[in-house]
Amino acid sequence: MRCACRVASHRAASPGMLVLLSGNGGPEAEPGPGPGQHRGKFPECCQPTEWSSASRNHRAGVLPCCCAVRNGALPQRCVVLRFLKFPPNKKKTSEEILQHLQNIVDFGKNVMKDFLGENYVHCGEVVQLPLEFVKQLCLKIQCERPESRCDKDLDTFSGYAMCLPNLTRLQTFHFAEHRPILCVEIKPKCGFIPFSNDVTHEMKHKVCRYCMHQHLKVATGKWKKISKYCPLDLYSGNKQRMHFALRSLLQETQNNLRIFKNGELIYGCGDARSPVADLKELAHHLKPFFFPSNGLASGPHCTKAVIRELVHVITRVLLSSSEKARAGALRLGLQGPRVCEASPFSRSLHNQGKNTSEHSGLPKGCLLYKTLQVQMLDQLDIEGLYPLYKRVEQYLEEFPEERKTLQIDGPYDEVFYQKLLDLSTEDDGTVAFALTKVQQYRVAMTAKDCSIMIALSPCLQGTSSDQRPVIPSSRSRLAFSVSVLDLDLKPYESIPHQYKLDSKIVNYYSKTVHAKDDTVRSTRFKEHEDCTLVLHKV
Ligand SMILES: O=P(O)(O)O[C@@H]1[C@@H](OP(=O)(O)O)[C@H](OP(=O)(O)O)[C@H](O)[C@H](OP(=O)(O)O)[C@H]1OP(=O)(O)O
Ligand SMILES: Nc1ncnc2c1ncn2[C@@H]1O[C@H](COP(=O)(O)OP(=O)(O)OP(=O)(O)O)[C@@H](O)[C@H]1O
Repeated sequence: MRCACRVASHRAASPGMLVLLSGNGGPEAEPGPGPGQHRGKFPECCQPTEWSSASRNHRAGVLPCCCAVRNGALPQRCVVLRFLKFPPNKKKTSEEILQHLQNIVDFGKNVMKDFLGENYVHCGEVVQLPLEFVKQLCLKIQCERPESRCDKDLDTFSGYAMCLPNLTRLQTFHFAEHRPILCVEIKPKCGFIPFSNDVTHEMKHKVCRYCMHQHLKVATGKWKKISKYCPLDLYSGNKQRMHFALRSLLQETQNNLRIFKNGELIYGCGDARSPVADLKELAHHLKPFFFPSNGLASGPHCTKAVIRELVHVITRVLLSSSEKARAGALRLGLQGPRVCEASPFSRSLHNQGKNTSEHSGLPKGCLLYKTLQVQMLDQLDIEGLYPLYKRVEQYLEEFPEERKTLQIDGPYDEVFYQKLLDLSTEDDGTVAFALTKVQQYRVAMTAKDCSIMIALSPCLQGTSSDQRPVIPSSRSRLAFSVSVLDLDLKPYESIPHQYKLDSKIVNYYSKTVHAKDDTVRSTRFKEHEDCTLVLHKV
């Protein structure tokens, strides 16, 4: 339990977001005036009473609402509101909140759009809401917020929020559609093993952070079971490994997989730990999308076939590149091992004496490739980064007024972006070098914690004119869109927490799991010795 408390105290130190989803439609945010101040006004017709909450369908901290407001004669448009959340003792002024939200939008526009691609990133805009509306909305949803997330209060004072498209919908089409829509949300986490020479724990060169962290998470009660999912399998580009990774996510979703149908959560964890359905129920939901007999067939074979189809479709979508997708601004070669020793898939191949390093590689235009590139901006690992963070800290202690010039809290503009492109790892002892590495690390950490939304919808018969990507499935062609969410730059202040957590994860894994493995190995060895002795005697 100790770790959970510490994580909670770290989390309490940084602001979070509270997300309100509009299910069937919502108000259009009018773009506001002025450069850098993309503020829209929320339409007055939008009444809080018209937002009906369905938070049981969402994970902790996410409170979806359905707003039935229509915007004049325009077709409905799905929007999502994100509000800042703060620990009760860390209230901010309206100006600070506006600035914070604007920074999030700017970071998306000036950094992440370039790194990940125009099509995948939806930055949204800052909107101003009537205070009465926000207060009533907050009252309405408060009782449905999961207890575990109530350490922070929703900002009801500033009236500012972020307005984003509802990414559980197809992003290739602007208005709400009436075809069924399936959306798979994946939080893939870090897809590479650190290659930095600053890494002191040998284990970190063999086992990925996600797989090691699983053991600590189960020990501290965050999750009940160790997942077989390994991010390196998903990021491998090898279809077999990707299928295994996706099947593992379906078996043990934790906070890494959620499935929505028409914007409503049908699979994955609704709150901290309880899944909303089992695989059989999921297959039932999926049949109209994937199974030819449209709900007539049943039984375990049907469940397996439908799930297999889902896994294949998601793999194809993840490997697809949008037409406009370029390779991205970063060119970081994948270094270090391509296989994590803890992945059950790799272990089983290894035990069968097969080559575990088979690696098809990801196509350069696909979102997984680009996300991995951004994650690899963490070139030094937290162990190499921490001393550089301390260098910046020391400088700031001496010259606190320099915090602004160093752009620690923004603005995340072109200058900030350009500095991120300096990939040299030659430390010249300057604060400038340390700062670049610190900022790159924060961006990398953001990419390690973001989620991918894949929306799928059956194409209408004979609608080949649709200007959108499609993927064939057993039942019909599926139009799809891929987006990234939760691209808020990780705070500078979280670096000491990262440093401590890293060592805690590795130490726990080394002491418990690896020690157990050693015991198993040495028992096997002893058995082998015993056997030899017996043979000797004979
Ligand atoms: O450190 P990690 O890898 O556990 O990631 C945290 C996530 O836990 P996870 O491992 O995905 O279960 C954690 O996820 P949950 O909120 O526990 O679902 C948060 O995303 C956290 O970010 P922040 O501090 O809220 O900005 C994440 O913290 P950051 O390290 O990204 O700041
Ligand atoms: N634009 C969007 N469209 C649809 N769903 C969204 C959107 N933004 C967020 N969500 C849903 O809300 C969830 C949480 O959003 P997000 O990760 O941005 O919040 P957070 O800042 O991490 O909040 P928390 O403090 O709860 O961790 C996502 O996992 C996703 O299911």
